[in-house]
Amino acid sequence: MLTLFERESLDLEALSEAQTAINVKQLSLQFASKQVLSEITMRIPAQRITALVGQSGCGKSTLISCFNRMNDLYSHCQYQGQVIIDGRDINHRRENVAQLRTRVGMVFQRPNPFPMSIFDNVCYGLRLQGITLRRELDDAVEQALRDAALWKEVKDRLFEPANVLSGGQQQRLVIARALALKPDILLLDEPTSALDPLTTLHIEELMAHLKKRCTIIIVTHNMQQAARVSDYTAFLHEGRLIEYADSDTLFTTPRKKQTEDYITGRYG
Ligand SMILES: Nc1ncnc2c1ncn2[C@@H]1O[C@H](COP(=O)(O)OP(=O)(O)OP(=O)(O)O)[C@@H](O)[C@H]1O
Repeated sequence: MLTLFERESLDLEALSEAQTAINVKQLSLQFASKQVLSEITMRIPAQRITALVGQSGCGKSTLISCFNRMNDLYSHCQYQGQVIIDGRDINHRRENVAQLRTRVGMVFQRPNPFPMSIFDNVCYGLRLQGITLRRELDDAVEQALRDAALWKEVKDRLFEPANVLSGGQQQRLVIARALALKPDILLLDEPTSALDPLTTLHIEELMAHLKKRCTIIIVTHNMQQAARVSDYTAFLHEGRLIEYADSDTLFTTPRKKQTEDYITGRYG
């Protein structure tokens, strides 16, 4: 277990471009007249796990949704500032948002398999990309299910409906669906909050393996989980980034009183 979650700390203030997966600059966001994010500036390291923590309603889900422009779905949403991925500001009006979302995958709190077979769920995005060769799809489905640590459990029933799977299996299926597109970045919005402790551990171990290949950003209310699995943690309060540091430091010697109060459960 210890080696699985082993950490190698980078200096967040001095990350090079190559070490940075997402460079957030002065990002602010409003839903209609409600200010939800205010001037967030942070560099999210590549191939690491970064946790976002903070009280309910502080803007965690809204912030990760800025990383694949999911907030565009709301016409009353407006944002300012930059989110730079691969050297480009994804907020630029000419950004190809469909392509962006294949590079930046997202998994939500409640597993949301599509009403179709396990196989069709995993290759859904690939088919949208125009991949139709059966052999290619077979290989990609097997690989994604192996990567999501689900292959052994489902290999003999790939054509059964996805909703026969347990909650934890469905969540790994949804992760497999995202992984089939080989994303560079995976956004996980409270991925284990609906799961039992053993299944949660399964998903946490999976994250530790996946970070060798992609950058992971996880929203969680579970401080033990953030401390256990993430390399870096950002604490938000009322849409502002209060403290951002490597997780060992943030959870043992936070610099701000507000952070300390939150992580020790004095509020929130
Ligand atoms: N589509 C929307 N339209 C209007 N307001 C929204 C929308 N989405 C979120 N909000 C508001 O933005 C604020 C931040 O919400 P967000 O879901 O990002 O918080 P959160 O920190 O993820 O909360 P939780 O931990 O409860 O999931 C809240 O006040 C919420 O009501």
